[in-house]
Amino acid sequence: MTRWENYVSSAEKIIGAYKGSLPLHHFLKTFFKEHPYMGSRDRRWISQLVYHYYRLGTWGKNLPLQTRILAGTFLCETQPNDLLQALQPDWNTRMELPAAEKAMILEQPLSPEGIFPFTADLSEEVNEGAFSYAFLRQPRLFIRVRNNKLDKVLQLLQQKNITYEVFENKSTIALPNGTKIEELVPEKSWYEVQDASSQQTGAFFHPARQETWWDCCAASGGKSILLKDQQPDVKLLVSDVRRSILENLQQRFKAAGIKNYEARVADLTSPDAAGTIGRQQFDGIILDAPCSGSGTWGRTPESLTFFKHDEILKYQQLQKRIAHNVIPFLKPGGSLIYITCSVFKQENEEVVAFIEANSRLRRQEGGIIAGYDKGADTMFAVRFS
Ligand SMILES: C[S@@+](CC[C@H](N)C(=O)[O-])C[C@H]1O[C@@H](n2cnc3c(N)ncnc32)[C@H](O)[C@@H]1O
Repeated sequence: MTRWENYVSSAEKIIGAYKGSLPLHHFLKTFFKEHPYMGSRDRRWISQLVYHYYRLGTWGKNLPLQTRILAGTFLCETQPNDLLQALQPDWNTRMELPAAEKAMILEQPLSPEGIFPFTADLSEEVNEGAFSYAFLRQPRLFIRVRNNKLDKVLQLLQQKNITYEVFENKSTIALPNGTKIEELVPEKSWYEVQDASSQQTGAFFHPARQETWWDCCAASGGKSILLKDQQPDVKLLVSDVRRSILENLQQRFKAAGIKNYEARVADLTSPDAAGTIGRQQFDGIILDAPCSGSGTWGRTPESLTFFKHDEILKYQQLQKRIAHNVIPFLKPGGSLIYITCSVFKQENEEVVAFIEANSRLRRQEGGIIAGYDKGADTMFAVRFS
């Protein structure tokens, strides 16, 4: 067997064994640990073959596995490469064709629902074609520059010849995926790794000085740091159901130089939430809800194959319960920012309708934050008051 045939055979083995119960990158890590004779170049090729295969979603389901693996590379790459040159040289001369034309060479027309099997569930504002076809490209890495360090960060990137794009806001920088930013910019307080769409949710916060805010599903604090950067003297409470993630938050806040905040472990589905949070009321509540994450699946394309449709409803029920339990903590006239990284209307518009039907809150601004046009995640953020 040639080296290239070996790569495809390893990819076949992995795809045959992988059942989606843990993230693909963990599965690959374990696989390579068990096959220590594979060098870093082998690992890179094999991982890429597997990822490209999952990027196709349900497209070409009836093709033989080997053909589909090669088709993944054919459709997802735009430049000729040595593997296709060895195994499918006729395709390799046509790498620059649009994906839809490449798909026709295989007699398998490309369609949004072929790649993303849940197009019927998409939020209205999502462009189903642009969103689905974006799965064929690996998303980019984004950082948010802090503390006026744009020039310093750019200087370090230029020194290492890293290609980058600075967005109009002068704080979002797009980088090639896999950039080792922590090695390039050792000063952690100069930037946060945060997806471009996640950064954009901050446009709906509008915090004023001395206000009291609660980031009620804070995880490791991405939105809280965004809030504190906008208004450092906001009084902040962070909570999450997971103690371990709040420990990560504490470390991240320390690195970011954020000191004044309170942290609590709280399960917000429990009627007891008030017992943990107390009687206080907030000017602003950020509810960055647990969700399907479907707006981020470009980074975990295996979800296109393994996500179960009935999970959407489970997330919606969880989101409604949490929203119902946190709304009483909002001061009259205060702002609730409801956020998901989902593209499903059940988790977005339907939860907005639920909040409006069950409280005095009314949607003020926001909606889908599309990421598919810039190699970013797609999110949903709405401010109620
Ligand atoms: C989308 S993540 C939040 C991301 C975070 N805001 C950020 O920007 O990094 C949702 C969080 O909700 C938390 N969560 C899930 N169920 C919860 C519950 N019942 N009560 C409180 N938090 C919950 C999860 O542990 C998870 O960390």
